[in-house]
Amino acid sequence: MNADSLDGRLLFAIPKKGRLFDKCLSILAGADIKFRRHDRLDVCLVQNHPIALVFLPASDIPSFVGKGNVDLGITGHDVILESQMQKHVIEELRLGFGKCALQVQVPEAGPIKTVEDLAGKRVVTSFEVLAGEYFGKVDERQQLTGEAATKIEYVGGSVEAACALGLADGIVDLVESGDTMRAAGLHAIATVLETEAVLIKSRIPKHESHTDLINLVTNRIKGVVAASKYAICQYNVPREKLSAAIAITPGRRAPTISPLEMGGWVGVSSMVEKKKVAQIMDELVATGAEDILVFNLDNCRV
Ligand SMILES: Nc1ncnc2c1ncn2[C@@H]1O[C@H](COP(=O)(O)OP(=O)(O)OP(=O)(O)O)[C@@H](O)[C@H]1O
Ligand SMILES: O=P(O)(O)OC[C@H]1O[C@H](OP(=O)(O)OP(=O)(O)O)[C@H](O)[C@@H]1O
Repeated sequence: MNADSLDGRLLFAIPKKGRLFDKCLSILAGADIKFRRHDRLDVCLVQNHPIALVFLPASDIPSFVGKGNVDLGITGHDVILESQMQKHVIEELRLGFGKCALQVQVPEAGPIKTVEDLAGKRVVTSFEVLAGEYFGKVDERQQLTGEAATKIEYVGGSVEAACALGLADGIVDLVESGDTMRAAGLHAIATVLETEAVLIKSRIPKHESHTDLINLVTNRIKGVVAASKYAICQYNVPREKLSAAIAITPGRRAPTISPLEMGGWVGVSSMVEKKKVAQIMDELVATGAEDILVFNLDNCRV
């Protein structure tokens, strides 16, 4: 592939590896963005749209998009702030995956119990900007300046080993399940930031003519994300219990209600949040609903 073959194409940056990679591939498949990636090639042409995918480290994507070299991208909210690109990119859509928290962690058995205890000591992190801003404020409150201020040191990976190696008194790192933190004998004493993957676009688009394509891709991805959050709940209920049942399943707009051949009963179909499905089914049964079915959505536009 040469540079000419990218001419006029919308450039869409995807994390090339790591925690966000697989989920991004599912999103692209759900949005019917078709491509074949050749081994070791980090740029590939989309077969059914004038788009090229650019596979980049997640941490580089905010600056590529922010500087307008790439039109759209998927990355973590955390890395946008860490690369100080929040003023240069528009966070168009939260994607509902890559959810974790950037937390201050210290040895569980050690004497440090609060961030104030840690202030003025050594903190190791891959997020030196965010950790620096956070401890800057702690230091200010504690009136620690110059030599007495907290020392933030950057490492590129295996941050959780820093305390055991004697390099740090505390760390700032991402926590999802907490398994990595606990395995290293650490516990969290404060949260710097909650994060998830986001779809971002440039504030300075390269080609105005890409606006329609950006909107098309964004709307398709919105549909895929909504489909992963919602399910369809269908049930039958005696007509006199209908208002109580509708209060449990109000739907996004309104439930669809159809009369049953069996007198006095209606069928109800409604969108429900997946994470609430079990509770909703319990409440429907208690209201007198029967034949409750829940279906996953493959895709939707809401
Ligand atoms: N445990 C996790 N759970 C959920 N999301 C995570 C987790 N770890 C990282 N992320 C998200 O994924 C983004 C990329 O992190 P990841 O560890 O996959 O980086 P990477 O591209 O493999 O880089 P490197 O390994 O070089 O640090 C993070 O900025 C964060 O938004
Ligand atoms: O709370 P947990 O579920 O254990 O997840 C947290 C870990 O996930 C991330 O690292 P990752 O495993 O992606 O590898 P990395 O250290 O190479 O970035 C992060 O840096 C933590 O180490």
